[in-house]
Amino acid sequence: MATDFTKKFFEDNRILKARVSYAKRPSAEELERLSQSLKETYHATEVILEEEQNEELIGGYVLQVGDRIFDNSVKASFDKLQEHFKQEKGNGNVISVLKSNLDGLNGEIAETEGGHILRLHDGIAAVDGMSQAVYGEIVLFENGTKGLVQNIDETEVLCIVLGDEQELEEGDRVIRTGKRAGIPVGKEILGRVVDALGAPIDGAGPFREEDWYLIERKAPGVLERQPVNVPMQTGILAIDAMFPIGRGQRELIIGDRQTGKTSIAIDTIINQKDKDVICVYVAIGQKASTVAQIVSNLKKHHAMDYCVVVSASASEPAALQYLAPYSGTAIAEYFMDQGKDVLIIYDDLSKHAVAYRALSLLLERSPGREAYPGDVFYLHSRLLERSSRMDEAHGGGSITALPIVETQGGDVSAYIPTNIISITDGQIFLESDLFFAGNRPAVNVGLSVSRVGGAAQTKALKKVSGTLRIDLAQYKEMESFAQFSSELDSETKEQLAYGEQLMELLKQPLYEPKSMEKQVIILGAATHRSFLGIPVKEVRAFAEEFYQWFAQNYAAVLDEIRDTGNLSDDALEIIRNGAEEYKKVKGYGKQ
Ligand SMILES: Nc1ncnc2c1ncn2[C@@H]1O[C@H](COP(=O)(O)OP(=O)(O)OP(=O)(O)O)[C@@H](O)[C@H]1O
Repeated sequence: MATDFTKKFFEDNRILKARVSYAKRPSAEELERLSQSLKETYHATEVILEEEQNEELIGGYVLQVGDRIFDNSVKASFDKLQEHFKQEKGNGNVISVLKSNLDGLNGEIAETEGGHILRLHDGIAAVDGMSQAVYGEIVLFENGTKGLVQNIDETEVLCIVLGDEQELEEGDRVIRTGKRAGIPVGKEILGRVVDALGAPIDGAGPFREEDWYLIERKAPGVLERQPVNVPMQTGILAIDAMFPIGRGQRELIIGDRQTGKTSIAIDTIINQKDKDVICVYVAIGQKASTVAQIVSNLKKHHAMDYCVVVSASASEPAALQYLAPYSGTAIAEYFMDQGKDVLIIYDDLSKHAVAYRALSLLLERSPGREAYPGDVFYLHSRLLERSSRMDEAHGGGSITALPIVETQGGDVSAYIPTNIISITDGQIFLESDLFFAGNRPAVNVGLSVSRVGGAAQTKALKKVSGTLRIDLAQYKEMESFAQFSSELDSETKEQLAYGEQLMELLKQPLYEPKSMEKQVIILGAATHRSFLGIPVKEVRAFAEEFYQWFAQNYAAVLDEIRDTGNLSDDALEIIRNGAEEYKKVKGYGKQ
């Protein structure tokens, strides 16, 4: 029965006018079938179909009667779309490229909305015909290159080209995939070097993909987390003793260029050997040769077995440098979801911010302070918020983040450093002056802090390092004061000698991480001033020999510290007496 609504579209003699729009003309039979069904639905004697070409309706058609649109045929199956490409391009290659790319996209195509490249410049493609596209969605260009949706305007969408822009042309077809950007993951990714999209770049062939992880994921909520109270030891005495880091913490490593930032991160990775911690090192905007050097060092210290390196080097497009830390975090999340503890290094986030700034300017977003876009804080907060320690109900895994930030002239109050300082749970500030004075690692004790790691420090280490920061602060103060005076009383002299020794003991060469029990033995003796009387230059070698001697003679104390993480008063007494005894053995008298 014809309704009132449809009646007005009839001519007097019950002729129905309808319109059919399509990109490719449906077959004559299909059109006949349509007319027939309309005739029956509207009790018409005749149906006149007006035909209209519309390029946006790839693979489907729209039927319109008056204001009424029957558009369910628009969502054509992907097979139809492939057919369309095939006919237009005249070969099947496009199909196979698309297929191989879509296989990796893990899931069905929800929409097949598509359009064309309107403009192409500096790795950005402006695309039309994608009114439903969402931020962060992957689009496919007809040669198989992927793109990432970034800006959505009324008439066009701006996408980052995740591949070689030279291979694309204006006018090329683009389709939506309905999928967010993700990377392949699997156990075999361990020991590999991959690019920001998860493709291996170490020449060792593909790895077996077991899962697909979105590179952007919402950070776990408070209720899914548990407190940070398990230590993540760096093996660096100055850090573990004074600025302990816990699993699930975010501790910033900050300093000028060439102050040993990367070295601290690499030493921490090397120290995770046999500790059942997976490490992910994300290199952003570094020279490819530097990354190769780091990988070779990790290999040399057998650390690559439990490490993944994600690299977006300086020569790669800004888009990939922008994505690399998120990809690295996705890899970390894959292992965390299996209940593992993961350490992730972002080296470094200053270069990440610069890459994002370049990208944002190309995307025509308005620049703000220092020409960074307004959402540069969100860029890093949404990244670092994903580091957490999950509770047992959620697997009990953790991600500990060590982001690195480079300062200019030691200025920690610049825009990006202050942003990241406010996001992280503390910072290790490395100072050029200390570095060049030979105090390496060049940790500035006054400006460094660890806000949550205290709860994670082992009781034994806490017991012996409690006064260390204050002792060093007093020494620093006294040192500057002592410069003006030649006559010093014996107490002041002792205080200065003690401080000098502490500074010396905190020096640590590269790739020589100290175990927790070793740190406890050395500090246990040092903070009791047991090493006084030993010339400053010799104190480090003496401490090393003393530890070896102590380990041989008092193995039970060492075992107790290692196994329980505790240090009894008796054990501390044994350490201190041991130091005095060993001093006598070596012929140093008490001062
Ligand atoms: N504890 C240390 N003992 C001796 N040398 C060190 C120590 N730490 C770092 N170095 C040396 O200092 C140099 C700079 O270190 P590194 O590359 O880690 O610094 P960075 O701050 O990361 O540099 P960049 O600004 O280039 O990223 C390296 O040659 C490294 O070997």
